[in-house]
This record gives sequence, C-alpha cells and structure tokens, in this order.
Amino acid sequence: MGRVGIDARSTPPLLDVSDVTVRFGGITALDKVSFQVEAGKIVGLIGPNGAGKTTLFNCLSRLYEFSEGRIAFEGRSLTEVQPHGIASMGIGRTFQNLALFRTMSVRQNVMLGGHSRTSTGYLSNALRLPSVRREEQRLREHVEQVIELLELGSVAETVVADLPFGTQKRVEFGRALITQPKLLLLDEPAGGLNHEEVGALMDLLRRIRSELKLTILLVEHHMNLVMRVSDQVVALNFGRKIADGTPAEVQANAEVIKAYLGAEAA
Ligand SMILES: Nc1ncnc2c1ncn2[C@@H]1O[C@H](COP(=O)(O)OP(=O)(O)OP(=O)(O)O)[C@@H](O)[C@H]1O
Repeated sequence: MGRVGIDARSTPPLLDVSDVTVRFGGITALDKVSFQVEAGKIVGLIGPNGAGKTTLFNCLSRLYEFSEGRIAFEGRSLTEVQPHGIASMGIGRTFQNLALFRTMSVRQNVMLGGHSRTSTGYLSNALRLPSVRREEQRLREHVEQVIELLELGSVAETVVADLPFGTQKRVEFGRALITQPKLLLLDEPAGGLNHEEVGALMDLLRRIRSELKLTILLVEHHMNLVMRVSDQVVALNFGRKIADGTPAEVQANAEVIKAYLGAEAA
C-alpha cells in the first residue's frame, strides 16, 4: 500500500489542472475546474457552446490569466514561465481559425513554427556562427520529417492559400509539431472537415500519438471523432466540469446527456 502511494506521488501527471477559475466581469467562464492528463493519452474536452473549453485552452497556452487555481505541467506551475515560454516548456497548440501565413509555402510555414524553439541567441544568429548553422540544419531535417509524417510532401512548395481547407489544417498541425511538444493542444481539429477528412484525421491523431509518443488534448464538437479517438473525455457545462472518464462513461452520464439534449432527455 505504502509503496503504491509513494510511486503515485513521485510521477505527477503530465498535466494537472486544479480548481481553475476564470471570470469575465459577471460571467464565470471556468468554475473550479480540475482534471489530470496522463502522458501518452488522447483526452477530449467537450461541452456545449459557451461551456468554457476555449477559455481553458487559452489558460493552458497562457493567453488568459486565471484568477484562482493552479495548472502544473510535469509538476511545474505554468505561471513560472512567461506566456511566450510555453512552447519551450513542451506545450504546442493549434488554433480554431488557422494561424498560417497564407502567402507562404507549406514548407516555409512549418519552418517558421520551429523558429520559436531554436536556442541560439541574437548575436550568434547575426554572426552566423557554426552553432547556428548546425541548429538550422537540424531544423531543416526536422521540417522534412514532419512534412513526411503529415503526408504533405507533394504540396511542400505550394502556397498555403491555394490548398484545400483540410490540407491547410494539416499544415497547422505541422507548425505545432515542429516545436516538438510533449503536450499538443488541438482546438477543433475536425471543424470544417468533410466526412472523409475526419476519418483521415482520426488515423493521423493515432499515428502521431504512437510515432511521436505525444499526449494530445483536443477541444472538439465532432462527437464521433472524440468518442473514437479519446482515452479519456472531460465534459464542461457553464464553466463547471460535469463528467470525466472513459468515452463510454461520459456518453452514459446523465448530466452530459442533459447538457446536450435538454432537460427532457435526462
Ligand atoms: N474574452 C472574453 N471576454 C468576455 N467573455 C468571454 C471571453 N472569452 C469567453 N468569454 C465567455 O466565457 C464563456 C465561455 O466561453 P468559451 O469560448 O470558453 O466557451 P466554449 O466552450 O469554447 O464555446 P464554443 O464551443 O462556442 O467555442 C462564454 O460565456 C463566453 O461568452
């Protein structure tokens, strides 16, 4: 018994969200939300419109400050780093509205995502010291690996604006993956995709999780996708957590059914 307790304490979860509260004037967007994400899992964050999903994502990527509670990543409080330091901590994210440079090529977009992660300083960059050239070479190799993983090779030189929406979303993925995150936050990855593209996205999520040993937290309205790819699902409603468990447990939860279908369905 004692040993189990010690082991559990010595390996904190990858992400530990504890009693996080966010208020906007009179609105409580998040109300003492707590949940944990274990390394290597795919976790779906669901809830009706206005439930607080995006607010939580914005807290995780330090775009919003939370007034109460704590978020720890690998045991370290997120507030220990500056908002721009989140990527170097190992957290990457995509955005609901794609944050791509539309007039640049796929390869250039992926490459630019990697520049937030390079460690050489301003002076060594200006002088183009050997350390900078080595780092740039490593980045270029990594860009090619990400492009291959996402099957973007045939469009690598194509300007992003000329690509179908589903492909643009994969480029957005690439920009997040190039930072080599341990935790990838995906904001509505299935939004705007057709049936076939959603199927391909499911395969891709499973593939990047197993090949890159990533942990994924996704906000998603596409229930079929969430329930099929997630190991764990967290449901929010009006800023409160109403369920947290396996997809089957959450689907059968009376409060979740009520939140989605209205009071008469409970
Ligand atoms: N910057 C802000 N200023 C004021 N209110 C906000 C802000 N961001 C979110 N809210 C409010 O907080 C609540 C939660 O919104 P949030 O966008 O997090 O929900 P959501 O679950 O992501 O919804 P959706 O599925 O529609 O994207 C809503 O009532 C929203 O109006």
